[in-house]
Amino acid sequence: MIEAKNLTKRYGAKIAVQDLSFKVEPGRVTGFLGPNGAGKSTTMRMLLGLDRPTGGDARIAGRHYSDLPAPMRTVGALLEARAVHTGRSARNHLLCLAQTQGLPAKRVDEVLELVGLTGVAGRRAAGFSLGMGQRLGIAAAVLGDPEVLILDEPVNGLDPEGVVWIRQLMQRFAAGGRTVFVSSHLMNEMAVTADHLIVIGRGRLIADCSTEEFIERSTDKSVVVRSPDAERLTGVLSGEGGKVTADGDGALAVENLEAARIGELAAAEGLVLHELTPRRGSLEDAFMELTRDTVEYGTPAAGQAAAGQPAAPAKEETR
Ligand SMILES: Nc1ncnc2c1ncn2[C@@H]1O[C@H](COP(=O)(O)OP(=O)(O)OP(=O)(O)O)[C@@H](O)[C@H]1O
Repeated sequence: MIEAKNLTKRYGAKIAVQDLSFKVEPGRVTGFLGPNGAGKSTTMRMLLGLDRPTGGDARIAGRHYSDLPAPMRTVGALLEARAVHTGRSARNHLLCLAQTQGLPAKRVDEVLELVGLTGVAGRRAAGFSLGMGQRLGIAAAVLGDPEVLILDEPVNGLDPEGVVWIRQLMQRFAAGGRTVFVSSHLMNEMAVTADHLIVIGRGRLIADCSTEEFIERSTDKSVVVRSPDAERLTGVLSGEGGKVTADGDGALAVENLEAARIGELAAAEGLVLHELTPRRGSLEDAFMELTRDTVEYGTPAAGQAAAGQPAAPAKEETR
């Protein structure tokens, strides 16, 4: 439904997007990830005909955005958190948009209800909080009941209830066979929202795979084991090919053996286990690992964290 082919964008000497090719398939939520300045917004803007590619091609539903007969019915978009600078009420703002596309006024009331703004529909949109503005932006995006949703940082400014709401909205859209392409810096949120990921760094493709595979590929898997007889257990597990290291506080971290196998081996030897916990890396770990060399605007602390050393927890970007 969305296709980028050798997409390239230069701003003078700066190459924002370089020879980028990917497809975003319907029926799943596809996350679009990359460090600051990686080229995500530029790519989305080119898909939506707001920036002209220097080279390559960007298509939605097989056409360039400008060739879509009824753009709002095909693709809904929310680009970057931005207040709506209008003296109009939320309802009138949406009514104007609806009129330009020949959509019925009834649809405006439906989307106001959907985004939870019915109660403030008569208030001036310019006075809305960031979160309310985001909801209004999402209302505009879904106004035409589009087949494709393109959302740039949609959870910015939303409170926890709003974050869950937008997640469920995207997942409902995808489950109905539509295409959802969403950028975010909130890794925990992406990990539970996106089925598939497209990851870029310095304008180039780094990964195009399922979220599962992305994490598996770039993080170590281990099992935390506790036993009152850790020494004997270490011998047994090492003998079966496990790589056993002390994990602090008397626990063992075991690599190369699945939790079930560890349990079976312990049982066969009559060894008591107090804990058997599979542990795998997070999407954030995988992202840091894979994009480490492409971070343009990094800090020393973030660099250390990426290299697996302790650092102050990085603040997740909310622009
Ligand atoms: N209009 C412009 N003129 C010059 N350079 C630009 C322009 N727009 C973007 N860039 C540059 O292109 C690169 C990609 O920017 P872009 O905003 O697409 O990245 P991003 O991945 O969306 O970043 P972020 O995560 O910070 O939003 C950056 O280095 C940026 O400074």
